[in-house]
Amino acid sequence: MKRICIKIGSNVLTKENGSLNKIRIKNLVYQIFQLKQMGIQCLLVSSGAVAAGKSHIKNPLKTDTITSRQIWSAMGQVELLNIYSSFLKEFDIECAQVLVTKQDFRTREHYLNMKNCLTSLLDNGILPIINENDAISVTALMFTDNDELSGLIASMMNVTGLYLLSNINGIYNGNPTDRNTTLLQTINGDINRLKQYITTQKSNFGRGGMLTKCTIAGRVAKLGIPVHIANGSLDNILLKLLQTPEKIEHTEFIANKKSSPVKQWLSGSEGFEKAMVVINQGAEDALCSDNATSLLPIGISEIRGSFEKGDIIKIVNTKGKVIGLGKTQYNRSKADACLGKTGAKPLVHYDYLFLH
Ligand SMILES: Nc1ncnc2c1ncn2[C@@H]1O[C@H](COP(=O)(O)OP(=O)(O)O)[C@@H](O)[C@H]1O
Ligand SMILES: N[C@@H](CCC(=O)OP(=O)(O)O)C(=O)O
Repeated sequence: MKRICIKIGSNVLTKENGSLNKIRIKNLVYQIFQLKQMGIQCLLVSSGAVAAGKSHIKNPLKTDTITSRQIWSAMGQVELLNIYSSFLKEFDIECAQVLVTKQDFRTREHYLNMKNCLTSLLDNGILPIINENDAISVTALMFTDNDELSGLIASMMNVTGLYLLSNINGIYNGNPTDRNTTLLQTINGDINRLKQYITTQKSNFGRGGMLTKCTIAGRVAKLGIPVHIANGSLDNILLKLLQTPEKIEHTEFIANKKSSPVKQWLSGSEGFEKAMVVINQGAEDALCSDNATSLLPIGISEIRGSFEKGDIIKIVNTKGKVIGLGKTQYNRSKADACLGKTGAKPLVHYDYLFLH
């Protein structure tokens, strides 16, 4: 069965003044109904709560910016879900609200609980509508934006495709407002070259911008899930993307071979690492080669921070570049004892290693 994750940006769902665009939402709901008829399971990651709340109460009293955002999201989320729910009912589709924070992806146990909830909703034919719990998620451990959240959901739920709907057709090879720029139709592999094209310009209510979209799309495609960035304000865009993608102007990130569930979980663990290990050039070459290589103590030149067996560590090279994340097979004191020695058990086994 096909299962897809659809992420819809604030600007697709709102009018200029931030109020929710009911006509657009109705069309998106109609498309989800059609996809369901085609036997495609959908998970929806929807932005729009903050913009919707803000359109009702511009300047909340006695508040700073963080508190204002809390008020807007808490209010706007109710309206957002009411609108989705009433349109979905017209097609006999039940929906459920799932609000998450980045912390929910921290431990594997919690991660599996979340996965179980979403799987059970899908099994019962219920559409999960997911958003960040902006009302309580205000500190450093927020998602960069809902693109990051949708990438984590896509890999957790093992979807066959991730669809990022924004207010633009895809990624352009320059400033999209310049006449001479053209749309990049496919991205295969290295996303670093894309950075030169992307400006910091964002849509009206957008949070992360195109750069995070790109980083997330590249990471998800690397895990084996194709990612499509397309214009959600075009009628029936999802249906067209699923039926005749080659005829639709959009950007596709071509997927690599599928990664294991553990590697998929690790890919979303950035920020949760307990410690950092610096590896030498030989280890970097070995890890980044096409061979499946584990991280051996002989290749580690320095350990920063303490960790226990099973903790996540960040792996960096001598220049500080992040090479990947891994789950350790033993604790810091054992690692110290093996540092620089040959024949020791790998600190991170290849199966528990996610490389950038
Ligand atoms: N090279 C580029 N190609 C396409 N869009 C770009 C590029 N550089 C910057 N952008 C901006 O990224 C915006 C989309 O990102 P964002 O505002 O985060 O959307 P969303 O709200 O859908 O998540 C576009 O509206 C565009 O202004
Ligand atoms: N969680 C926020 C959306 C944050 C966000 O990532 O917005 P966007 O860049 O428009 O997808 C909300 O519901 O307003």
